[in-house]
Amino acid sequence: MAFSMTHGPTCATGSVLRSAPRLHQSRVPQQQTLRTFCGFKSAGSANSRRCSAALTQRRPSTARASRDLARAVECKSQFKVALLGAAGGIGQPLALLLKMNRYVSDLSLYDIVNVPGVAADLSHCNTPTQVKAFNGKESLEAALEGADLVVIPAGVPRKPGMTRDDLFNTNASIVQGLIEAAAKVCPKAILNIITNPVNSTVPITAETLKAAGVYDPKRVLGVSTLDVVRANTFVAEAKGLNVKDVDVPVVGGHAGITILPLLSQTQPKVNFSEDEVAKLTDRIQNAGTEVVEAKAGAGSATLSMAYAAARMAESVLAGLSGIEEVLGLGELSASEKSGLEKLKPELKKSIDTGIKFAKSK
Ligand SMILES: NC(=O)C1=CN([C@@H]2O[C@H](COP(=O)(O)OP(=O)(O)OC[C@H]3O[C@@H](n4cnc5c(N)ncnc54)[C@H](O)[C@@H]3O)[C@@H](O)[C@H]2O)C=CC1
Ligand SMILES: O=C([O-])CC(=O)C(=O)O
Repeated sequence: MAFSMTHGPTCATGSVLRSAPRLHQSRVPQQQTLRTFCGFKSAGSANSRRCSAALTQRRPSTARASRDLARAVECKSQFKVALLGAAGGIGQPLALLLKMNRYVSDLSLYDIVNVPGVAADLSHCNTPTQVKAFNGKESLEAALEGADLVVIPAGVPRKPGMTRDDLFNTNASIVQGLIEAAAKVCPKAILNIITNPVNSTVPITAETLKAAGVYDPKRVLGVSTLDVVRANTFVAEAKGLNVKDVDVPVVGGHAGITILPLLSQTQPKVNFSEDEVAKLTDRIQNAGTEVVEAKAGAGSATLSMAYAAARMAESVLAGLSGIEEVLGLGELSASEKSGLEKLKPELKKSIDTGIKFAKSK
C-alpha cells in the first residue's frame, strides 16, 4: 500500500520531499487478494505500490509472502469503514466494493444528499458487512464514530478544460470540514483522501489534524492508486503481457508531471525504447484528462477510481491486520531521475497552497 505516507501518500509528497511525509506500503500476497476481492487482478498494482504517492516497492520474498498470506487468511472482518461522499460517482461503486470486502464488518455511508437510497439498495447484497446510512451534515459525527478507516471521495469532479487545481476553491473547504470532524471523533483512524486536487487536499488534511493536535503522518494517505492501476494496464497493452502479471511502481503526486511512473522497475522485467517510455509516461500522466474528455462534461473517472480506492482500502486494512512493508524509491533510470527533479517544485507548490489555505482558516 502505500504508505506510511505521511502527508499522505501522496505520498509523494512524502518520499519525494523531505518536508513531507514518508510512505511505506503494506502488501498482500496475490492469492489472498484474489480471494478477498474477486475481480482484482494484479496484486502488485493495487496493493500497491504507491498508493498515493511516492513509493516504490519490492516484491516480498516467497517465504515472507507465505507468512503474510497465512496471517491474512486468519484475519476476520473486523474493521469499520466510513465513506464520505458515498452517494457520488465514485462513492456508489466504491460502497459496493467495500460491502464485498472481507475485512469490513461495518460500512458507514455519509453524504449531504441521497444516502438512504444508496444504503437501502446496497444493504440487500448478501455479504456480511453491515451498512448504515448517514444523510446530511448533522449526521457526520455519527458516521465517523468508531471508524478504523475513513475514505473521502466527497467533492466536485473536473469538466473538460479544467485542471485538478481548478477544483481547489470548492474542494479544499469540503475536505477541511470533514477532517475537522474526523479529528474530533476518530483521531486514530487512517484517512484515505481521494478528493482532488490530491496534491493539496492531503496537506490540508495534515494541517487540519495538526491544528487539532492529532496529526500522525502514518495515518494520512492520498490515494493515487489509480495511477498504478492505469500504468499496469497501459504497459500490459503496449507489451502484449497478461495484465494480472504486470506491476509498475508510480511515485510522486497525482497531477500531470508529478505522476512519475518508474517504468524501469516494471515487473516482469521488460525493456522499453526511449520513445515507448515517453509515450507511456505521457499517457499515464494524462489518463485522468482522457476520461474527463471522453465523459464530455459528465464528470471524471469513477469506476476505475472506485476499483483503485477499493484496492487501496484493502491494503490499508491488511496493514491494520499486521501486514506492512516499507518501500523506498529503488534505482531510477536517468529519465526518471530527471522527472523526479522536475516534479518536486510543482508538487511543493501544490503542497504550499494547501498548507496556506489550512493555516488561513
Ligand atoms: N484521487 C484520484 O485518483 C481521483 C480523484 N477524483 C476526485 O474525487 C472527487 C469526487 O468525484 P466524483 O465521485 O466523480 O464526484 P460526484 O460529484 O459524482 O460525487 C461527489 C459526492 O460528494 C458529495 N459531497 C459534496 N460535498 C460534500 C460534503 N461536504 N460532505 C459529504 N459529501 C459531499 C456530493 O453530494 C456527491 O455525492 C472529485 O474531487 C474528483 O476530482 C476522481 C477520480 C480520481
Ligand atoms: O482527472 C481527474 O480529474 C480525476 C482524476 O484525478 C483521475 O482520473 O486521475
